[in-house]
Amino acid sequence: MAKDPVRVLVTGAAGQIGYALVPMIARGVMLGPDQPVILHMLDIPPAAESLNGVKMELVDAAFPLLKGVVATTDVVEACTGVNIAVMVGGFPRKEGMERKDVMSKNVSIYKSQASALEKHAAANCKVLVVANPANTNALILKEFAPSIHEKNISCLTRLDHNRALGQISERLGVQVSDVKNVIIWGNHSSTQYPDVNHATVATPAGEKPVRELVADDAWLNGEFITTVQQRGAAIIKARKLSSALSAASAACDHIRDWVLGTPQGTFVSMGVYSDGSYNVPAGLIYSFPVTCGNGEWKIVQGLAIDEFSRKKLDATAEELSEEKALAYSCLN
Ligand SMILES: NC(=O)C1=CN([C@@H]2O[C@H](COP(=O)(O)OP(=O)(O)OC[C@H]3O[C@@H](n4cnc5c(N)ncnc54)[C@H](O)[C@@H]3O)[C@@H](O)[C@H]2O)C=CC1
Ligand SMILES: O=C([O-])CC(=O)C(=O)O
Repeated sequence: MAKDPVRVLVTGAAGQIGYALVPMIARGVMLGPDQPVILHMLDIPPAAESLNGVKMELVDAAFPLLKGVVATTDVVEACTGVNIAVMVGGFPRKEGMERKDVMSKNVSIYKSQASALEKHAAANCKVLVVANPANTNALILKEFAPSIHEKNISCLTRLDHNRALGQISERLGVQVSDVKNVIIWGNHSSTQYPDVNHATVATPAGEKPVRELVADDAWLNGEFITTVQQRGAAIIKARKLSSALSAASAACDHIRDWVLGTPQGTFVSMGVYSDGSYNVPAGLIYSFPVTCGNGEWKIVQGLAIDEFSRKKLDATAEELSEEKALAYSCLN
């Protein structure tokens, strides 16, 4: 029997990530090739005409899985009945700006959209915040939507995770699909800590640690980390626009693994509400290694953290605490 359609909200759908993301969702990349979807697309009035153009293209693409499209500038209409909310709408970083610069523009958006989701989304709606500052926007959304369970609010660090996999695969000349279990700890910002200490590569001789195969700790503890941390800025420099197709693809990976589960023995990175695991302060949205099953994520426990890593976990937590304080000061 055909499955009932799932309603997926994309905010900022007329923007560049939105334009890359909605066809992926309509093709089944996010929820699977047998899962019909109804797309809810929200943008602001100045983008209404462009949003309508995206809707026209979705009709023209004749996607078999796409059972309906709601394109609106009304946040209540957009949020009504949605099962999944991908929050891309916001003010993006421009060349030369730090993510902090875009904070005040975005926290007020996330405060008001939190209330709309809380009142109108389907029960158990899963929320993914993509818009920067992603962790702190997600935290604001959580604080102003107290009836949405904290387990259902997350932010995107899967792009950073995928970037780390990509760097390792390029360096070793192996397929990216053979590399797994990198970790992004902390903030989706330049303080994030891309950690390869638990990462492995599938080789004909079995799984081998990335550190052993790379055999260059100076690179792994130096250039590799800064390349992943700075990749967003490098893309902005090259394209004069921030990452879009890779961000859209990562958003699909994030939701797909959350809903359908991670493969046995594989973990991924998600920005989630800290419960104090790994001595990360509770009450921050922080990127952790997680496994997913039955529609729920779980932080991977018991990984050894060496002294080098500890400092990096703490530094990015510190930045998130500062961002949290700054966000609250913007709300006043
Ligand atoms: N977490 C991550 O890995 C990544 C996050 N980003 C962030 O994603 C966000 C979107 O990036 P782009 O699509 O490139 O930006 P964009 O500027 O092309 O699109 C943003 C869209 O949001 C809309 N918008 C603005 N305020 C809104 C509101 N209150 N409600 C609904 N829609 C609203 C705009 O009209 C625009 O159409 C930015 O904040 C960017 O920094 C970008 C790449 C990766
Ligand atoms: O760097 C930015 O502002 C866009 C972004 O989040 C990324 O590409 O990781």
